[in-house]
Amino acid sequence: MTTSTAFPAATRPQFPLRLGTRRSPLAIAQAEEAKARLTAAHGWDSDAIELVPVLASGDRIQDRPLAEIGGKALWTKELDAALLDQRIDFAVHSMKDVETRRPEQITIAALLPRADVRDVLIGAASIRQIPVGARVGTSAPRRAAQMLSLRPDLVVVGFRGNVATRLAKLQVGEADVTLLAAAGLQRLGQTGIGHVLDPPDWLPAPAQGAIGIECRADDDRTRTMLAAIDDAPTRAQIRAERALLLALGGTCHSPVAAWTRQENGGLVMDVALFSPDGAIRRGGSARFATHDAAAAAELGRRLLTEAPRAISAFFHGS
Ligand SMILES: NCc1[nH]cc(CCC(=O)O)c1CC(=O)O
Repeated sequence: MTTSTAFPAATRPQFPLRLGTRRSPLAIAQAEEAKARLTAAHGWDSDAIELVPVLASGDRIQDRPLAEIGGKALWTKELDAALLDQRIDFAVHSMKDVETRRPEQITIAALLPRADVRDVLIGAASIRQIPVGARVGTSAPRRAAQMLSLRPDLVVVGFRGNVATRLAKLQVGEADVTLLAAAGLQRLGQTGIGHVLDPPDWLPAPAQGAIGIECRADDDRTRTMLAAIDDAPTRAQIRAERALLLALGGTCHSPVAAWTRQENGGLVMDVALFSPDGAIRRGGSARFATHDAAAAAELGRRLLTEAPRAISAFFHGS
């Protein structure tokens, strides 16, 4: 049986705690990582936390580009409802897929230590070595625009589905190359494939590689339990990157890239905004104190103010 001495009896959690997750293999791997960190931090047995798979609309609708489905919260809506209905106690998310504006009743209570933030190129050894005119399979506006900004000769083809589906599509020749997050591949144990693309030449998505755990804002017991595994450096980076996105009015469907790292006791952030066809790129960089997320927002607003219409039309700013 699971016992806990970390909480006074009155606030001791009710076991098993219900951890909500999407159903994709990557989501399940991330949920297992969150569960392992929580049970280790609190000295619990593995039966203290039960995974509760929830079907997200983004997973259900596979045949159309996400931007076209248009609805926001494609990855979070159903897990939010499960949280608010108390069917689960907390939910695990890829922070890259979590909208910048969240319901007031929900809080990001823990961020796991950030994994590799980089993208991986599959199908060619480097961007330069992709054959002229080749097809790039991606449905991410940031990846499409960034690739076209470097290689305007390439052709982007839509490429949705989970990691395994995309690799299978590449295998059968639906595209010549594709791009995936190194973090996702690592979590799925697929480490041997592709070539990592290093920043600043190729920039990742805001919040890429970060796993967040959310709970109800008024659930103090769960918040305390989750706070025990919160990673401060990751929180500082994600706070800055989400402040940037919020200032841009950007979403995970916007052609924006950001790379943040700790340097000399502060944060350094590189940002690039693209026109969707990649023809125009505006980059900028800022150095600021670790907790100064407002400086990241300021960088975003400055880039947007200076950007031509081909870029600014795709952001609405704040
Ligand atoms: N949009 C899907 C998605 N959301 C998070 C990841 C990877 C894991 C991460 O970035 O934390 C992926 C797959 C991918 O982009 O290759």
